[in-house]
Amino acid sequence: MQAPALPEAVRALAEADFGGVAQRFIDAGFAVDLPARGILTVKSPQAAPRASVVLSVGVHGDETGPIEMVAWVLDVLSQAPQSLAVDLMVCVGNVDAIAAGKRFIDADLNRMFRPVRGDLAGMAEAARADAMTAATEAFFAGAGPVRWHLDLHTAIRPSVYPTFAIVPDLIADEGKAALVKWLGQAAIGAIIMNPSSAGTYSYYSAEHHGAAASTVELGRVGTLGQNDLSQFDDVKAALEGLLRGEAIGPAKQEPHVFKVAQQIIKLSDDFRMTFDRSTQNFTALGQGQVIATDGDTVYTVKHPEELVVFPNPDVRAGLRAGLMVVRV
Ligand SMILES: O=C(O)CCC(=O)N[C@@H](CCC(=O)O)C(=O)O
Ligand SMILES: [Zn+2]
Repeated sequence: MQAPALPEAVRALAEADFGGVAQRFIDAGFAVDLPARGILTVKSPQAAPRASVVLSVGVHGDETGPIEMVAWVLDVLSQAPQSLAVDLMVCVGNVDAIAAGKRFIDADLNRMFRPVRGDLAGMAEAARADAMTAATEAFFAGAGPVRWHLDLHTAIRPSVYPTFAIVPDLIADEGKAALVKWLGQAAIGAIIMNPSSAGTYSYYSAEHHGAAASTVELGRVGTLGQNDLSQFDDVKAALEGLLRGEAIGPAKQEPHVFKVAQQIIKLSDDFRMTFDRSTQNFTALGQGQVIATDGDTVYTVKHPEELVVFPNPDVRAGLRAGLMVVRV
């Protein structure tokens, strides 16, 4: 049976085609640029400083729900272009992986936003990370102090909290407070404060551009055009409010707050995790329980309770195979 045709706005964004949207902002007098494939910037011609917002989707090619959501948000916004109250950069991350319906082509793009890439350096995604980094740097150069980056993803596994955010812990207090408030307005179920980079895009924006940045997980991977976006109505509304310059509203629900207790790094191909593939994100483990073994290295739970997030033994050696978090 043939798959149903994708709505035009979704097809266009998934294929990094900004044609109609860009033209509507140009017609309304905005400064529009396409600094690299899949990247659109829309800035006000006025000199008065506005907030600068980066919205990224599809950094992993099979994480399609956020592509659909942002396609609709952009479509509606571009029909009333004057309602855009921020300078905006939209980035469709791994365009080739989206077309292939895969997480990545050669290697995980969301581990390449760091200067030392080791054996990831020669991969297809390294050039893409360079292009995204250059565009992000140019976008934030000369921007005012209010800087945001929301990198929208979906999780591989089911999760106790179907929506959750990973927030770099180095964000300055004011930006962090605004971001956490926005995550509450968006009804995000949990926030993980993360003190160290795994080479992710959001951590890069926080660390190098002072952005209030976060990876935001919205449900699970799915087929483009077949995601149930109604689960994320609050996120969509909060996103629209942010782009229209509205004050951040009250929390729809207060997110549970966690912090990273330990990163589980896969050291070699001998790495074995003690969970099966049905383990949900935020499953609790007790002190002393073995998380994983890797040759002579044994990862165990150090606190009375730690919860496992993103367990994935299939990553390349040298990369993060999971996070252990504790309640704050
Ligand atoms: O479900 C999974 O195992 C992965 C989902 C995902 O892509 N998560 C991001 C989180 C990035 C961060 O830590 O800020 C990733 O692993 O790249
Ligand atoms: Zn992802």
